[in-house]
Amino acid sequence: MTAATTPARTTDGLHDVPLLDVRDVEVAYGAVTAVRGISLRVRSGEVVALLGANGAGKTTTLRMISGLLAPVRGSVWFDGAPLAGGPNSSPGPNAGPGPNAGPSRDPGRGPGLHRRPRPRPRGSGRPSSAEPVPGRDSGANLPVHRVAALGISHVPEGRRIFPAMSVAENLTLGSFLDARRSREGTRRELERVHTLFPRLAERSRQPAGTLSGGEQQMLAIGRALMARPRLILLDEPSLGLAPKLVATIFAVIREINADGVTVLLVEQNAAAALRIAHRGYVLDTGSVVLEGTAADLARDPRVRDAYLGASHEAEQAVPERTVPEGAPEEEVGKRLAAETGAVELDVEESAG
Ligand SMILES: Nc1ncnc2c1ncn2[C@@H]1O[C@H](COP(=O)(O)OP(=O)(O)OP(=O)(O)O)[C@@H](O)[C@H]1O
Repeated sequence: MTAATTPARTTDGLHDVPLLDVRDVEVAYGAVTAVRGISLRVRSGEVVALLGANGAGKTTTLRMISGLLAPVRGSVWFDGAPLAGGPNSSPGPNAGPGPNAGPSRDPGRGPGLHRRPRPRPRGSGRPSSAEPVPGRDSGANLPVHRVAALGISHVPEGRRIFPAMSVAENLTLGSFLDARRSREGTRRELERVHTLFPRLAERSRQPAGTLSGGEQQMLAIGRALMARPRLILLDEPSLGLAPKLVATIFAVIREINADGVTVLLVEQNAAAALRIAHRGYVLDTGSVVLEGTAADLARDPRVRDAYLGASHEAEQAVPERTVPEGAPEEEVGKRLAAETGAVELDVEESAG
């Protein structure tokens, strides 16, 4: 039947069924609880931004989705199948649609921003047996390679390329998980990555460790794309890059998404992330505190104050124009120099 094979589409053209469904997940490192019962959904075709201050739990969330960490409780579903979930994680009757339920009516919970209530503190009713369990050792937890084989590629913070191997070898490694891939398929994927990142084609034989920071980020993203993922998890792709390169990386993310890859993006650069995202979640000390469309989040004063601070302040710091329209150029220069404290240089004098 067509209804079963063609997922419903929303008015924004995106599929209405979550590709990734994270339900009430808690993750801990030993005694440190890093993620406290978060739920989030990513629909096929979306770019979803995960924002939050340092230590909010963004990286932990990505590591849990890709199979590097096991949740203590809650579950993760990908395209309707379980990826992870502790022994007590099966969704209860009130926990939303099951994995085989029809198209959800409510993946992003409608328009507008939604404030999330704080979760119960640890120990308030949870069984004491749910102690931190690092590693995927319980329930339906799939190991990293099986998660990757299902179509989830993770580009970790810090890139993690193989420095002694060439750029080409690093890229080819990315396609190893796809056992059915033909040589021709790998070649096509490589061409696609080279089109996105011409610099990688130029540096093909160079050891990856000799690439610049920006080029290494391109390589990390390119390697993830070689696996032909359906969902790509990007952790701080703009970290440490010069503004021009940041723009390049974000333009490429947009292009990857336009090519049909769904994106879950962790970013400190909230302004840039919200420009390319459809929706976003804001994490604070391990909990989702705010969610909504990227446009609503970018307008929200709480987001502006906490995460768009620099650009917001910069906007406000721009001095009002005090030089009348049509004033002679030297007048403009003098006024600006006086306002900003800049020293005016006479070009001819200084050159001599
Ligand atoms: N390996 C670890 N062992 C113990 N605690 C950890 C470990 N990794 C992270 N944490 C803690 O878990 C919490 C969440 O960390 P996480 O790296 O997920 O945050 P984040 O939002 O990605 O922050 P950042 O933007 O700084 O990377 C922090 O309090 C951190 O100190």
